[in-house]
Amino acid sequence: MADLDDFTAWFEQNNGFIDKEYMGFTVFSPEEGGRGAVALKDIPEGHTLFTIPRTLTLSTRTSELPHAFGLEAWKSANLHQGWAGLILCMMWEEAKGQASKWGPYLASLPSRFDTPVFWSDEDLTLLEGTTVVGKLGREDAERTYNEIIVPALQSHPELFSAEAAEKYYTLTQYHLMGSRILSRSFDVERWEGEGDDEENEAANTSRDMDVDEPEPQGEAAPASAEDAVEEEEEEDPSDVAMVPVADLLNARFECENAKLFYEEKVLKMISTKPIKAGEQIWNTYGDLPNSELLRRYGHVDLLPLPNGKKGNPGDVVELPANIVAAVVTEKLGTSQATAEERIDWWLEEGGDDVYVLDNDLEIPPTLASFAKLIGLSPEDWKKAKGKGKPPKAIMDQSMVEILREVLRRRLQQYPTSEVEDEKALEGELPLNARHATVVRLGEKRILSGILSNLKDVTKRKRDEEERSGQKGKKSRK
Ligand SMILES: C[S@@+](CC[C@H](N)C(=O)[O-])C[C@H]1O[C@@H](n2cnc3c(N)ncnc32)[C@H](O)[C@@H]1O
Repeated sequence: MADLDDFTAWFEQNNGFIDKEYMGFTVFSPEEGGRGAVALKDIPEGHTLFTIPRTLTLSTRTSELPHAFGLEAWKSANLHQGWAGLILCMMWEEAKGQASKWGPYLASLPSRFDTPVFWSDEDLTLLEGTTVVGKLGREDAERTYNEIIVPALQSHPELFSAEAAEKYYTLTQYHLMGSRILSRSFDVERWEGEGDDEENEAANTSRDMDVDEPEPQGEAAPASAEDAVEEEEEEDPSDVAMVPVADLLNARFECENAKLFYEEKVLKMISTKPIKAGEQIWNTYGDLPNSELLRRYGHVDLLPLPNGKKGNPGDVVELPANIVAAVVTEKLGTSQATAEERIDWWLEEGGDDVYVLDNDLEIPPTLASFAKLIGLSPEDWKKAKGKGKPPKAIMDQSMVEILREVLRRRLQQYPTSEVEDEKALEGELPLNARHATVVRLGEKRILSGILSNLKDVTKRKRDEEERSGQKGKKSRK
């Protein structure tokens, strides 16, 4: 790992600690994450693998740029919001080269990504039907670059020279730094009691890998994906930090065997399970679905599933409420105006406009409830409104028919079928096409799995009815 030698030497010279007796860095196959960490001997649970001084993390708190720029000016330039400030810090540090405190670290970071934000328009069509394309944020990033970064560069020529601008402060570099943050940053909260001074208030959000404060025994339960989502909403932008060495760990669905914990002065990567010599040391990225893994990290998880196929058990598919409303209005003849009035009420009451279906293959009760609401008779609609409560849905034949049509329509949003995707994956495919096909297929399997469960419900009901009909006949004899 010659390319990491300079970096790890720098890390150790700056008071970072790596337990080289127990772990080393290596290059795994691309499917296993490429560069990553490996156990050199059996590692017991609770073992500290490496320690990072907080001062070695790179954030808007630790870079000198916000001070050099002027903290008031930093805020007025809106660099304290979003990722713009951290991206500018990373560009500035990289422009300083080896004169930067983080020079060898920045030089070790990847300069190309397989994430869809860098895909051609042609490749992006392969993700049609998935929600990845709508979440890329390319235009938002471009707007932030033009409206925040460019004026900031122009306002401080003494910090950002014209020659450096062409190489280090371009839109391409902005996207690159954004992708580095998205795929490698940690959420490093201040230590309780740390000053809440002005420079601590600069920056934005990421939320990728978790940092936990050790429980008294030095262990903590891994944060769940739901925790991650909740925390994301409350995240302090200046907590977003690049954490050298910790960001060399790969992750795979439910394989986590090490996790980052924080202390007052240092962050510690600690094994959360025994790890056998030769095994990969895995962190967690929150056991995300493949759509999110691809969008944020540029890879997908493919694990053996109980049905003998391969996929990501954490996959999900998003179902927009407008498909449900369209099917109900068509099937039950509800007018457009009526449907719109009820949708507005539903949203005002805090109902969802997108339903997330997962590998449990269950219809979320709120989805059925929403379908029922759109199809209510005027009297029942009045009652529901009066009570301030959406109706409870019963899985009767009409509801099953509606839901089946909803799922069929959602499936039609993908340009290819499940069978075609499965076939395509048996052959050779370029990387982006392979990744897109895996994402599409995972989503379609959820939709078709729920569809066939609904068929079962209908069949079971019919069988039951037939059986009770026959019983009735027998008893009349
Ligand atoms: C936090 S970094 C981990 C270190 C990274 N392998 C490196 O070489 O710097 C995250 C990146 O590692 C890769 N990666 C992590 N886990 C992976 C996995 N299970 N399969 C494939 N690639 C993975 C992806 O490229 C991802 O963007």
